[in-house]
Amino acid sequence: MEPQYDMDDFTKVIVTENEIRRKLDEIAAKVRDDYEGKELLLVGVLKGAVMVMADLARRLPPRVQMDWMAVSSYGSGTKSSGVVRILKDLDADLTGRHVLIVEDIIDSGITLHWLLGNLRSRGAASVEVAALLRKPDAVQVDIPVQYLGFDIPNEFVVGYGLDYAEHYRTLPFVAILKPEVYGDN
Ligand SMILES: O=P(O)(O)OC[C@H]1O[C@H](OP(=O)(O)OP(=O)(O)O)[C@H](O)[C@@H]1O
Ligand code: HPA
Ligand SMILES: [Mg+2]
Repeated sequence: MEPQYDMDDFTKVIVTENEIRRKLDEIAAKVRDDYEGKELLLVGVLKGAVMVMADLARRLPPRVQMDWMAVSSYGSGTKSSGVVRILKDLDADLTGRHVLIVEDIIDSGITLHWLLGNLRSRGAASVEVAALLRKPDAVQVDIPVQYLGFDIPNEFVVGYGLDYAEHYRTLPFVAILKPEVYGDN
């Protein structure tokens, strides 16, 4: 199939499709080990985590369960508003469950900090975090990340679930968008 994107839209590819695939193999092996004999509930954070959730979950035994939460702090811009809102809550009751939050990116850390507090108050047996990307130079709140993919530079990135104004989520890689594509939002 022909690529459906134009490489001219990006200044740089930060993480390639192959690097993502290999990293998810590694992370999944650790998760399988760590949760052997336990029932695991993956909690994906909509919408950015859809790709990493789908690809990580398929590397785990089929008894793993998936649930979804939608929270938003970015709206359509490139900066966190600092205010986290629940747009869709979980269906599952977390009491006694082993929960692994699956995220695409830790930027300021505000979303995950809030989410960890929220989910930990629901009586889960354990709550851990798997995140594909982290921006160490942007983090305002430190997040305990059990499974981390890549530390990346403090630039606005798109692809593999990450959007700019809902676009570019479908790219198979993570890239820096050219500033002229989004202006100075
Ligand atoms: O560490 P932070 O600064 O809080 O940023 C990380 C969060 O921001 C993005 O979500 P967004 O609110 O853009 O919603 P989306 O997943 O639907 O794009 C991303 O998917 C993370 O959930
Ligand atoms: O760099 C980013 N790109 C897209 N969405 C995001 N949400 C937090 N950080 C980012
Ligand atoms: Mg977003």
